[in-house]
Amino acid sequence: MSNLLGIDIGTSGTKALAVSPSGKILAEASTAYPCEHPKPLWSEQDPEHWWKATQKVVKAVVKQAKLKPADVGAIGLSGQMHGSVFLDKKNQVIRPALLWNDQRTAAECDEIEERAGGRKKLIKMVANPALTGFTAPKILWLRNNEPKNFSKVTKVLLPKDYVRLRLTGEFATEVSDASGTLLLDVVKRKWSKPLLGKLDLDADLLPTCVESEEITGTLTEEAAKKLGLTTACKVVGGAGDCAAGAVGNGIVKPGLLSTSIGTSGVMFVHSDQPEYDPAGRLHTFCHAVRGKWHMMGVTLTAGGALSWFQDALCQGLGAKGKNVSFDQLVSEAEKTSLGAEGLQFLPYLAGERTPHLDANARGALVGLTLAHGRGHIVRSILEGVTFALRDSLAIMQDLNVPVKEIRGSGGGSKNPFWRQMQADVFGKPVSTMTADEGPAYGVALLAAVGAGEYKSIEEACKATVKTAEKTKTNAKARKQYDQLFPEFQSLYGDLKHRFE
Ligand SMILES: Nc1ncnc2c1ncn2[C@@H]1O[C@H](COP(=O)(O)OP(=O)(O)O)[C@@H](O)[C@H]1O
Ligand SMILES: O=C(CO)[C@@H](O)[C@H](O)COP(=O)(O)O
Repeated sequence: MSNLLGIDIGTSGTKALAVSPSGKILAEASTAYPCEHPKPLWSEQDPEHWWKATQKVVKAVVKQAKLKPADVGAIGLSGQMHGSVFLDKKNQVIRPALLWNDQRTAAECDEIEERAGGRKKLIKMVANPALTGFTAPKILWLRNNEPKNFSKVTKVLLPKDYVRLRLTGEFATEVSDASGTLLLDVVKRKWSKPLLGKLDLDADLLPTCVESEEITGTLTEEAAKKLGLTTACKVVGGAGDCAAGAVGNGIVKPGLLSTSIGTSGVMFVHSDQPEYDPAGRLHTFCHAVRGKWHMMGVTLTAGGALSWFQDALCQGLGAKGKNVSFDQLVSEAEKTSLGAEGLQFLPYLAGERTPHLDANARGALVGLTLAHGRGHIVRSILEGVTFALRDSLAIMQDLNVPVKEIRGSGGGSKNPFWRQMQADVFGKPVSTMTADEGPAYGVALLAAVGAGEYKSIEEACKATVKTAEKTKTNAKARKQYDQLFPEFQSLYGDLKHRFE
């Protein structure tokens, strides 16, 4: 019986969990790092931050849980999806990684569709349209804009897979994260040679692609020494943070939907077969469950909008010169009335994927009066973000995707007021699960399956994922939000010409 570690390389920081074979959380630790925006629409991070953070949080959880080096049998890796780590032949990072919310690649998305022979043919090859956040357009951007850097590239890795390289010395990824590169044949669960050919990209640029619970290697001597573990410790494929969070929330069968409010916001449903939104607004990706898929809608700036407000406008205004805390901001919002007295917020601060697929979309605060204070603004942010997630739910409902239960996760679901708002806006109860660090917990479960503790991911979830709390819908609030939702939906159309 071996203990497991789950590590999530998030956008705002890295989190680790130490988990017992029966799924009990023994210790947790996290550490933050910055995200750079050197130009409007750009979003970058130095991969070294992720590796340093990984070492720090792993050492912290091993110490907290009082584990001996040999007590940790396997590690699962999760991370922000789509980011591009460009490596040279000595495995050195060539330039900061372009992240999932970077919007510089509109021209390359057009180039991909053209080279693929049109959007329909592209979707046939990789199940998704070209979106600015995905990895393939980032590779083309480097080739078009930084040819000197591009000439040095020998491998392109996703964020968690760069950490895997530092842990194991292996170049590997797995199907859920690989789906978000736009280079995976999502139906066949292997790299799309036809698309790589059309884009004139060498298949050797990409790592080996496995299923999520497969073992990709063991710790190198150097990594084992740095982390205080042994070289027998296995590292499994893991999953992109969305699929990992879904596993952590037990979203491994039809009818279950998870809503996650982290920096981004995600509505995620399991599917037994690859299912498509003909308009391409939802992504169709491989699930971390072998032979299964999922659809998801993504709001690029969800919790990120509240975080932006806190950083940009509440800096140093809290106790002892700190920023005002999220809890304080939300408690001010709670004192205002539903609808924020006519104040509306569009959360498209970094462009938007679902439903608009528009890198030019922008944030907006509409309807300000002298009567509005900070609480109203925060309330309009929370309502705008929750409506943006309802847009994804509405598409799923239009496509007749069964939604029997909604499970909430991410930083935004920690707050009871925001959870209640979700239950009211979605018109369905929202449950939270016992492990509140979704993605890290999900990949710890994948590690448990890889280490042989459970026969399948479904079995691991059944044994370990339990409901902590269920927030019921308030009928009166639901009715009021139902009336406001069409107004939110029309706001983007009203302002679109200004964004362009
Ligand atoms: N106590 C809280 N109340 C309301 N929102 C919160 C709270 N704590 C965190 N959040 C929201 O959650 C976001 C961070 O979520 P998290 O899942 O940790 O992010 P990520 O995985 O993207 O790094 C913050 O940007 C904030 O909007
Ligand atoms: O782009 C996506 C999914 O397609 C994002 O969900 C990223 O994977 C980042 O996640 P967080 O840091 O917000 O958890």
